[in-house]
Amino acid sequence: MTLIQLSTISKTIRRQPVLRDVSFTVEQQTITTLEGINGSGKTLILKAMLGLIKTRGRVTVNEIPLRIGQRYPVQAGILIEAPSLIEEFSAYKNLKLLANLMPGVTNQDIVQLLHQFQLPRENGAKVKHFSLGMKQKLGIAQATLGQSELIVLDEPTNALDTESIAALITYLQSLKAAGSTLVVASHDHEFVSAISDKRILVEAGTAYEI
Ligand SMILES: Nc1ncnc2c1ncn2[C@@H]1O[C@H](COP(=O)(O)OP(=O)(O)OP(=O)(O)O)[C@@H](O)[C@H]1O
Repeated sequence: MTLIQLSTISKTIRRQPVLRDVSFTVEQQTITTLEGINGSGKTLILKAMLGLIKTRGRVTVNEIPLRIGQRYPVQAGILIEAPSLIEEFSAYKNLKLLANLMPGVTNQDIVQLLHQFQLPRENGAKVKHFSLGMKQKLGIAQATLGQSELIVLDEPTNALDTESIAALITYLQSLKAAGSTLVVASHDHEFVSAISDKRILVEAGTAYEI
């Protein structure tokens, strides 16, 4: 079953075409990847898919046409660009803040996520003392907290070491097995090969399935 359909999505910024007739579908309970070099248009496609930017063309989610400013049709966990973290809080407190907005997410869920990403436990260090990789892991943890129906990750392997990338691959596959649909943008070819059910190559604003 199709969760998201993009049909002929185009966008021009300052007279430069940045997206050109992008069309593809995201099927439920699969991992779709967007692969491409810096500046190819991956992030803009993710934003278009989430109704965060205005484009020409049409996006539907569960067959509902997306309109900017309206409630997104499904619950989505998102990491796009830098994670939004409160530097003065611990990893636990950052996740707790988000959990307070999500019905059904327990303290145990937070503790499990901290364990999954090998982040400091409840009374651990403040985020301002974290390494870049630790901040990235906390950003991914925020996006996967509550195992949303849709999980969108932009360059999740940024700043992660090889071991952490291997753990992330297993974790993303377990989220899919538990029912989530994932869309992941990355320029990391090996990572993309390991997780993809559907691969979309993004080149200068165009997208091809490979
Ligand atoms: N607000 C903006 N103003 C001007 N140009 C923009 C803006 N946002 C994106 N672009 C341009 O659109 C193109 C695609 O950008 P996008 O961020 O989608 O690339 P990307 O594939 O995600 O790159 P990266 O791997 O570096 O994150 C780039 O050429 C970028 O310069």
